[in-house]
Amino acid sequence: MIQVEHLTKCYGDVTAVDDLSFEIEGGHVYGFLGPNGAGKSTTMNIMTGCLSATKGSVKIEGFDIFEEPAEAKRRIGYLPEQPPLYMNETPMEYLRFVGEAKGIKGKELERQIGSVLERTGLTEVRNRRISALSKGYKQRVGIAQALLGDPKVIILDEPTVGLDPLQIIEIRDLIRDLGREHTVIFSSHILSEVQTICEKILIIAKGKLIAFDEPENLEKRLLSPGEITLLAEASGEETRDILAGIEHITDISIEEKNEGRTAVSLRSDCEDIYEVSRSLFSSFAARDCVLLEMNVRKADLEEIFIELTEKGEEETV
Ligand SMILES: Nc1ncnc2c1ncn2[C@@H]1O[C@H](COP(=O)(O)OP(=O)(O)OP(=O)(O)O)[C@@H](O)[C@H]1O
Repeated sequence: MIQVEHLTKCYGDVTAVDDLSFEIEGGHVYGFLGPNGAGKSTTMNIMTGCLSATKGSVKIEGFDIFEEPAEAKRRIGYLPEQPPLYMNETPMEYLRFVGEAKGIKGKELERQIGSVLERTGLTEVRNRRISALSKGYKQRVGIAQALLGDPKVIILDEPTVGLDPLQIIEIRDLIRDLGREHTVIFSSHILSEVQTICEKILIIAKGKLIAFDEPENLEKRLLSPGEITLLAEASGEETRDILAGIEHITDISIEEKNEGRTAVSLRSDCEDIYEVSRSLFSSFAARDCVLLEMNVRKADLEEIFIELTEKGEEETV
């Protein structure tokens, strides 16, 4: 549905987007994640035809955004980071203006306006001035205009920035709803946000794509090597002896404690970290040594994000 190939954008000496390539299939919600300044807005502005590229191409359903902009743009609804809302207008007036600019006319325009007002929960406030609406409702107006023309792809740049927690939940629910009928790509620098809504996550840092996967797979990436810490009722020597018989463990650190206890911290490169914890339990039990504590630490997505983006940044230095 969307093909981005070798996309590069330089602002003078700054390479904001650096040889970025990825492909997006239809019918999912994609999260576009990256720290501040990673190049998210630049990429989105290019994908939506609002900005030129230094190199590379973007195709929307086969239409090149630079060579056939009208066809490509017809298939995209875009909410930029700062949507150009006309504060003195009502949502109704504003949507009519945007709809006409998109070439929708007459009864069809009225039908579509009614439909997008309904879908974005704006029907009741449709005749109020936009300036009098809350930030969350203003954002809905921005999303409503993106929906006009019924584009297959909806691109939203940081749609929850500046909203209060309740408004954030409402906008996330709306994004999830939109994902049923459209392909939605939305950017964020908040990992938990994309984690809860997206089927797939693209992570960029310093303009480079550093990960593109399902949230669960990204999590799995850092499950190995996993880390296990334990406290056993066993001497240091006994502990060493027991650990020597267990496979897939590395980086063992052993510390003898009071009362004949030993603390261990180890890592494992085993794909299933629980296989190792099972062996530990049974091996200590077989030697009549009680395991007082055992903690299996798996990385969460937050850590993956930090690790990947830091690594990505190091690599580009
Ligand atoms: N018009 C511009 N002129 C010069 N440099 C720019 C311009 N726009 C963006 N940049 C630079 O390009 C890089 C990428 O910026 P971009 O806004 O695309 O990142 P972002 O991931 O959207 O960040 P944020 O989350 O802070 O909006 C940054 O280093 C930024 O300073």
